[in-house]
Amino acid sequence: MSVKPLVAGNWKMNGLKASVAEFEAIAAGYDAALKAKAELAICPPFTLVATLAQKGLLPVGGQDCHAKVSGAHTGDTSAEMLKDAGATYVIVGHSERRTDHAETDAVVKAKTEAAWRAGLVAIVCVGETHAERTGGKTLDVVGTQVAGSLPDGTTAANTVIAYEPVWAIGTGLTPTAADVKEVHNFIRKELVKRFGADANGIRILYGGSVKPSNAAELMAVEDVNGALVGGASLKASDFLGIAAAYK
Ligand SMILES: O=C(CO)COP(=O)(O)O
Repeated sequence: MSVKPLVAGNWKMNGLKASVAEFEAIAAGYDAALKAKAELAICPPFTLVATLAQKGLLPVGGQDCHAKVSGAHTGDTSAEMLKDAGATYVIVGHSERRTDHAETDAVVKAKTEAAWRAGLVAIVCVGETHAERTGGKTLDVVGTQVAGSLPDGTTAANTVIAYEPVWAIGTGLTPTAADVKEVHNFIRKELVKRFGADANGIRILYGGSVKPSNAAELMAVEDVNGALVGGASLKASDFLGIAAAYK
């Protein structure tokens, strides 16, 4: 099954009005040759979602959403609000939210359902900590997260998985290609077991210290269908340098 890869930028809590120019520079580099091979998307902070989406240049996503449609939840943003602002995607279950906001798999699952309800594609993040990796628990942890975070009805059209080892995020460290392959193959098997052969079409992104210098090697790994990029998505030249792995 041929799967069009997705290279998504997660700007995290970075980006002011001045960053619109960076987004436009990314879009300018998203030429026909690249478009034919891969999809690019940017997930800016909430404050920029509508501004970037209105440009109509690239798909835009949120970085989190509340599970409910609306209500008394000060500071939160619903999937419906993101959709209304023009978003296509929403990241859910990023490790920075699982850790900083104590988000459990059940919460991530409810947010994934909220994304679908609003007509958004959920980018569901999973990944082990350093202690879990050195303790030999990586596949157990990732398997539990995949099982608990994905609702019944997960398809290639409504969901993207992002494997992001927590210890590789923002550290400059990456797993070996063999380690990435082991986890991505494992996730693929779990998806097919639960959702059937169509799950071969679900994109499984790798995230964690992806840079122009390591993108080609990581993107060539079996069952790696793109990247979720943090720091290197803030500069158009770096982000396009990563996407060039698909040119
Ligand atoms: O967390 C990430 C993307 O969601 C990865 O961040 P870095 O690319 O900065 O390591």
